[in-house]
Parts: sequence; structure tokens; C-alpha cells
Amino acid sequence: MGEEAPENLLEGLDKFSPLQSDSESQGYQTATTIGDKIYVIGGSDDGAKLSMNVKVFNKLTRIWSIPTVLGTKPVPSKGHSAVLLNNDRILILMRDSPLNDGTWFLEVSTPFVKEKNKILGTEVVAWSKGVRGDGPKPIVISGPSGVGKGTLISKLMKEFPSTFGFSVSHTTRAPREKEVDGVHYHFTERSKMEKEIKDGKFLESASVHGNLYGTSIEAVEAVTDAGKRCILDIDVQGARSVRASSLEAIFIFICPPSLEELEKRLRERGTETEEQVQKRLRNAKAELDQGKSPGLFDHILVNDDLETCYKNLKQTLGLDETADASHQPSMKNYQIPLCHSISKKDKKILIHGGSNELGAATPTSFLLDASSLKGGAPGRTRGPKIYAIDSLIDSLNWIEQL
Ligand SMILES: Nc1ncnc2c1ncn2[C@@H]1O[C@H](COP(=O)(O)OP(=O)(O)OP(=O)(O)O)[C@@H](O)[C@H]1O
Ligand SMILES: Nc1nc2c(ncn2[C@@H]2O[C@H](COP(=O)(O)O)[C@@H](O)[C@H]2O)c(=O)[nH]1
Repeated sequence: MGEEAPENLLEGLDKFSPLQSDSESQGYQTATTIGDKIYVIGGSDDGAKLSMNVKVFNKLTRIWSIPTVLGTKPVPSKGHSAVLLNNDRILILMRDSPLNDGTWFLEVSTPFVKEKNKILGTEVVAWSKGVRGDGPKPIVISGPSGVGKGTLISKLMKEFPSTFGFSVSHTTRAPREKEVDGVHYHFTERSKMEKEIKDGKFLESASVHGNLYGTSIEAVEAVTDAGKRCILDIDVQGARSVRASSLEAIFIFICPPSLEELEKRLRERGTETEEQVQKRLRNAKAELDQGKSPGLFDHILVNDDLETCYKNLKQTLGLDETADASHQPSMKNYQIPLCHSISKKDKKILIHGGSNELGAATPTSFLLDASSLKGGAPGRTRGPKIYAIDSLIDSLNWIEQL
């Protein structure tokens, strides 16, 4: 954001059309038509407090419905604009919000939403926050119990506390002596977790060594909301589910140097009963085979000597050269203008602001290029490119031609 727009992106700017057809705005509410449905976003709830709620009007049946909303919704601001993209998601621009925080997507019929729709049997929509450019990909770390995943993750979090955040899973297993609820896991009851899985709150879940484990959408979002790169410590079944989801991640499998060494580590950790150790070792054999499944893991690391494996992990994540390579350059203090009009051509959206309270030095018009979006709910939508274009507006003189 704040970069100068490449010449070719600005070509044909004069052919942009003002947005009228798909979205209408009224006060703090927008209405976007997709086929026979109108998605009304925002407005105030019963207590007249602003909200970013969603309701759907079916033009055929003339019935309003409230869909199941997945993901964290944006905090209401001084209104928003809505732009339909691909017929499967609505771009939401929060007025008077920093560009960093104000770009959101409401998915209405993406593959993720369709899948949840089928599972839940209700109309589903899902929020996903937009992050500029490629954004840092979450990291999935898998491997048999006792191989050292937790040890490696702790080292990474200790060395790079502001870069990485841990996705705190839910589990039905009992806490170990030093485990803290909400830090190591969200310890929960099976019936409660099963209901939450049914309600679509989980990105993935699996039965592992006789207990239920799962990554909630909220756990991943809490880390990304804190501006950190998310690390997931999950079993191979979970990795497979995440691979099949729209959460684009880097998948790393950790192997033991031998099964004997794995057994030794599990026993010496002293956290499992003999019966549990035996069960985990039996499962380890299958997991080691699955770890080699083609296309599942991007990297396989052997954790023999801990320091060597940790060094290799950092190298794999590109942390040796630039510790903060994953971070995007500053997006400056640019705001989505409070008053703006929107024009659209294909997947390029012109946000044309009027005067800006921050003063003349701040650009008031931006070009958002949504042609290469990646990811999406249940994670971030990566890839929208936003360029400040004020300096070019006059010379292109596009506005008169709309
Ligand atoms: N390279 C290593 N050499 C020797 N011991 C190790 C090494 N890596 C980890 N350990 C030890 O092995 C034990 C198991 O490690 P850890 O708890 O990190 O495994 P894990 O893969 O996270 O297990 P789980 O899947 O059950 O959570 C711990 O006691 C840890 O200190
Ligand atoms: N599929 C998932 N697997 C998970 C999750 N959280 C942890 N795990 C895996 O479970 C085993 C056992 O863990 P332990 O803490 O009981 O030793 C281990 O392989 C973890 O990777 C999750 O959310 N989903």
C-alpha cells in the first residue's frame, strides 16, 4: 500500500464504471445482489448499536433469513462500501479505517462456504480479512508423538516472540501436570467439542490416540489478529484436512532418527501411562508412513540432534537470512477515505476519495487490484494489491469520463 501503481495497471482507467449495479449503500448498510439473493450487510442491531451483521433476502420467496456466519467479522466503523467479486465474495471496505485493517471479504459461495453449507445444512457466509501481497503463510508442524514438535516450536517462539504465535488447539484429553488451560490447549468436554465441530467452528479436528483434538477457526484468527505468523502443532490427519482447506500453509513433518529413540523420548518425558506410550508408538508407525504421502508435506526434517534440527527448521522458514522476512513492509498511515465513491473494471477497483481529514499529503484515491486473491476463509485472503494513485488522477482525467 502506498506503492506507486505499475503503468499497466492504470491502463484503461478511463473505462472504469461507477458501481451501481451490484451494491447499493444506505447509511451504514449495503445491499449486494447475487443471483436471486440480496446480501444486506451492516446496520444497527436491536439496541441501535452499529453491527456488521448479515441478512439475506431471497427475491423468489421474498423471505429474509439470517445465515450462519463463520469467522471474525469486522468491527463496525463509520460505514462501509461493498463490491461484488467473482460472484462468490463481497469485498468490504471499512470507511475511515486504516488500509491495513479495513479490507475484508464476505464469502458467500466459495468452496469453503459451500462445504460448510453442506455440513451444516443452513445458508453459510464467512468473513475473511484481506492482507496485502503474499502475507506470511501459517506453518503446520506434524510428526509422531514424542518426536520433539513442541520442543522445536517452543524454541522458535522464544527466539522470535513477535513473529510467531501458537494456535491453541482444543482437546478432550486431561491436562498434564504443568499444562495451563488456554495456553497449551483449550481443555474441553467431548460433547461440547462435538457440538462446536458440528457448528462449523473448527478448521480441522481428528481423533488422536483415543482423544479428540482440533484447531478452531478462532485459534488461528487470534494469532493473525495479533499480527503474528501462526504455528499449528497437529497430527497427520489434521495436516491432511488443512491441506484440503483454503488455509494456505507450509507443511513440515518431523521424523525421529529411529523408533527406539522415539520410544526413549516418550518414556523419558514421563507424561503418559505405559498403555498410552504403547498406543502412541503403534500409531507412530502409521504416521511415519503417512508423512511420506506425496504432496502432503513440503519439508521433512529429522530431529536427531536438537540444535541441528532447529537450525534446519529456521533455514526452512527463511529465518537465517532475515529474521522478519515474513513481515510486510510498512503500509504507512493511509486511510480508506470516509467519503469515497467506487468504480470497477474487471477485478480492479478504484476507490476515489474526496478531501481527507489527514491533510493534503495523504493520498485520497487508491486502486485495489483483486485479480490474484489467494487463501480466504477460514484464514486471511491474501493478495489484494492496493496502490495510492492521487498523483495520477489529474493527468488521466478519468473522472469526467465515468
Ligand atoms: N532432539 C532431541 N533429542 C533428545 N530429546 C529430545 C529431542 N527433541 C525433543 N526431545 C525430548 O523428547 C521429549 C518429547 O518432545 P516433545 O514433547 O517436544 O514431543 P512432541 O512431538 O511435541 O510430542 P506430542 O506430539 O506428544 O506433543 C521431550 O522430553 C523433549 O525434551
Ligand atoms: N489434528 C490435530 N492434532 C492435534 C491438535 N493438537 C495437537 N494435536 C496432535 O495430537 C498429538 C498428541 O498431542 P499431546 O499433546 O496429547 O501429546 C500430537 O501429535 C499433536 O500434534 C489439533 O488441534 N488437531
